[in-house]
Amino acid sequence: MKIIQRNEVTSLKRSVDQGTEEQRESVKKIIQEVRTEGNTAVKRFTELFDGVSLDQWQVTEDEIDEAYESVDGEFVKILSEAAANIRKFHEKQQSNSWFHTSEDGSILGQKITPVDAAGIYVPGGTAAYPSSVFMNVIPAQVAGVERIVMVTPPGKDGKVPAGVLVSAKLLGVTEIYKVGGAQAIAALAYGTESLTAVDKITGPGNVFVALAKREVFGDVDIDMIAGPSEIAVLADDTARGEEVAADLLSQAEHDARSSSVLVTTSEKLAKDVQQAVHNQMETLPRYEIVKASIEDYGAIVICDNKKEAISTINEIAAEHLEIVTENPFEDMAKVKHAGAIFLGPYSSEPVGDYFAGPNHVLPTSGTARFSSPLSVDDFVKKSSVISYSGQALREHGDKIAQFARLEGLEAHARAIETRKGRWE
Ligand SMILES: NC(=O)c1ccc[n+]([C@@H]2O[C@H](COP(=O)([O-])OP(=O)(O)OC[C@H]3O[C@@H](n4cnc5c(N)ncnc54)[C@H](O)[C@@H]3O)[C@@H](O)[C@H]2O)c1
Ligand SMILES: N[C@H](CO)Cc1c[nH]c[nH+]1
Ligand SMILES: [Zn+2]
Repeated sequence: MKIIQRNEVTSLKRSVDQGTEEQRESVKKIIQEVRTEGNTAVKRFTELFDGVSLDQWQVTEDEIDEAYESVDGEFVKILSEAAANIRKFHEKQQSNSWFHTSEDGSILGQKITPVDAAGIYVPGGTAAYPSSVFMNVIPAQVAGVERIVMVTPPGKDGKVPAGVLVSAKLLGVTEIYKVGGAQAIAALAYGTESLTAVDKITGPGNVFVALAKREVFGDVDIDMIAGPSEIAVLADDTARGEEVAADLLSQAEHDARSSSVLVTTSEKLAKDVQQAVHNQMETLPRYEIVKASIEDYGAIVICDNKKEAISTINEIAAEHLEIVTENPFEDMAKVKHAGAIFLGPYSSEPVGDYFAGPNHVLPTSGTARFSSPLSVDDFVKKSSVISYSGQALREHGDKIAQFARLEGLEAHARAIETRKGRWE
């Protein structure tokens, strides 16, 4: 893991992945073909990209039950406890419709309504993500979404990993399709003979999933374009090198393009972490991914003082930020940009990935500068409510008509004035 200077940090910054020209063209073609051919195209692309031929791509009740029977009872208990924590956290995010009555009897307000149908993408590929089922489905349920559809790529055996199906069963999700990549996003956005289109698509995925979400945005809503996982650790002499290294590696193992950065004022910690990262990664099962990630996107930044370190952290605007310093809360107050902030020596990043409660679908690639974690808000929309009283129109009608004429919109003015008889 390379040690770099403060002025080299710019080289670590990444913009949202736009894919290659070839990938963008391929995604457009997949979407177009799923739109026009429906199930036939879904089947063809699943054969091509996932190497499996499926006649029935909706998961059956028997498959869900079989998955449930196959997993250890202890695992189900852990999943249930994690789900309860995640639900409790997201329930705190609920917002209510509100209405305000003025003295003239007018009522103004905001009505909150869940989307009718949400499509949840659960990544497959190189790992199984039961935790992503929870992180996407639970906020949708808390928001009150009536129809929740899950899509996830099939494995080479044509099956969905048992943990993913068990998580879905624990939450009561029954509409699940074995389809991944851009074809899954197209099916959710435009529907096929067997899958009715949804209104909102959420969930992380690889570059094909990300490009497809960008492409269908506007016809449906999406949550965000989530890039490869990232972690930044702000640490001082009070941190233990072994622990910081382990946390950096936890995100490096997601993807060869994941990034892991330590920002510190301590040269000793920098050297300890550098050594520990190299020792620990040798024994990791996903060694090849971790090695590529650490070599290409891993770095230790040594800063002269705390102020410089925090400004570096703000510049990186990481998906996950750990603060392992003498006064983590004090330092957090100065942090402006981070998707999720983990404070103190016991808040190791995986605590948030699986169990604590906050969402693990977070802004990446510096987008924490302007966006937020996936939440209940993503599954609701707001309608403005206006109930004007006669008294209010009497008082303000002329001003509204004048405003309309100022814009040259006579029909607007007359719509107001046609009620003049009522207010005179
Ligand atoms: N941010 C988060 O919360 C979070 C959580 C879990 C995973 N992730 C990320 O999600 C990503 C998962 O990626 P993945 O690839 O393992 O699984 P994935 O499910 O995103 O992608 C697999 C699909 O990609 C499609 N595909 C593969 N090669 C293709 C090609 N050449 N052309 C067109 N389509 C192709 C296939 O149809 C396959 O079904 C990782 O980057 C991981 O870090 C993020
Ligand atoms: N760290 C990932 C988000 O960047 C989420 C995840 C799922 N499973 C394990 N980790
Ligand atoms: Zn993770």
